[in-house]
Amino acid sequence: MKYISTRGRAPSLSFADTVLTGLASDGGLYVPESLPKFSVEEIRGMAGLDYRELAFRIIQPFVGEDLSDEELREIIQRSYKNFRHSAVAPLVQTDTNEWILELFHGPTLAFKDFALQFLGQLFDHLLKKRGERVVVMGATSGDTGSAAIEGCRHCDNIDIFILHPHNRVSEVQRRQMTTVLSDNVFNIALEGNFDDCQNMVKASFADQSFLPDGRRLVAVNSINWARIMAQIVYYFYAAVNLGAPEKTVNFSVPTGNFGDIFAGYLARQMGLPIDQLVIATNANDILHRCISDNDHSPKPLVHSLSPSMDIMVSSNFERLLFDLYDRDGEAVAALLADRSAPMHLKEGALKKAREVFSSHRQDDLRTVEVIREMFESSEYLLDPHTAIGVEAARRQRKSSQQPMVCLSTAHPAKFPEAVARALPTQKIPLPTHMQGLFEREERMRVLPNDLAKVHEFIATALA
Ligand SMILES: Cc1ncc(COP(=O)(O)O)c(C=O)c1O
Ligand SMILES: N[C@@H](CCOP(=O)(O)O)C(=O)O
Repeated sequence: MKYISTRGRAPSLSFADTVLTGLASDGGLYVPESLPKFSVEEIRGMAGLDYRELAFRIIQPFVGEDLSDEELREIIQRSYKNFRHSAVAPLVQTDTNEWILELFHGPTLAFKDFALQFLGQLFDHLLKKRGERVVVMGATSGDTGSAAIEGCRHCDNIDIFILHPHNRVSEVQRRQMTTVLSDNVFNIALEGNFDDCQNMVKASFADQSFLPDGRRLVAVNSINWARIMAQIVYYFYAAVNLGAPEKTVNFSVPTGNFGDIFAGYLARQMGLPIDQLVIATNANDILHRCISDNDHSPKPLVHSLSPSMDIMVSSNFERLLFDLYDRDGEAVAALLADRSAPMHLKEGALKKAREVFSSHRQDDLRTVEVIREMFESSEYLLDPHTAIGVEAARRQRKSSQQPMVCLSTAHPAKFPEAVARALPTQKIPLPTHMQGLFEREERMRVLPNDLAKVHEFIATALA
């Protein structure tokens, strides 16, 4: 399997080289040259499979010859062994044909663990084989950071630097990152927002001269193809457990960097019967405006009760654009030449997007109400991101006959501030492995929003 850039000018790469690269050299993102497709019969054969076996079937065709089947199975086994639920991704019914897919049973309580536990194991395997030590650099609005640190901290061949927006993540999220005191883990609290962190990471990939000789950057954000690939699995898992391929299943996805919902789009392209994918956004609504009004113009980022989705420049939208523009890299490059400028999709592209995507924007006030209403009606406690997805599903669903799956992207214990606004007396204890989080020592460096200062910090830490 070969991987090509969404901007059409970078060399194509093997799976392993794609995983150990960040952005393509032309600034684009890597995607598979062609997607594996599963027949109705093959999808029928997925019913009842254990999550890990299903993961093997979905991921194997993307890997090509870079891993033997045995190596891949082992990586998958290790990736999901620390999940606290035997189903790995359990489904909970909350209404007629409405389901929550709980993606927060991994070590850091967010859906990011699905891909980042896998990526950590994959890095470890590939780097040991090559005898190479790399520098991982990532940006986080709160969840990717801790999941990446958890996935990479035991890797001998990695130093990891995570940038988060200073004072813009929840206290639990910050502590999950900053209380990991391993020698190869470095947390930077940037005086800026998530987009500043992400821009800095992308700029660093473009010019890596600040690194010591022989070291290179590797990405843990969803610009890394393997992140998206691992997330395709749970769409298949949920759908076959709800009757696919005989039944069509729909999904509502709280969206920021467009990685998670893009994995759902790919599952559909690979043969899964999905009719509707609902993009659920908070007040940072560029994706909602794009789908509903063809208005993809950046606005200043606002701080919301769902901080992990406080994102305006949505990286993976580029991968969708590549498809919507018939895989024409030059057209994508022209469209994204200036990401601070308003963008309007050509009519055919917008029409194609609307065939599958619908969208909803939700403000904090309603998010708090949804958390309260759901708890009062079903005694089910939603985190603020999932609450946006649930409301989006209810407002946008086209068919009440087809199952609608709302992806629950984080555990409510990560966002006690938001939950307290909805349910002031409700206690949400942290799972046992996180007890004592508030008493642990923290280590992080606060840095100005200045690329040179960040590079200086990284170079000194590596020296
Ligand atoms: C809890 C939570 N929900 C939803 C999202 C949005 O996911 P994506 O960026 O893949 O669209 C994120 C982070 O990105 C998140 O951390
Ligand atoms: N919400 C994310 C933002 C980074 O997104 P990614 O999927 O590209 O890593 C976070 O929690 O950090």
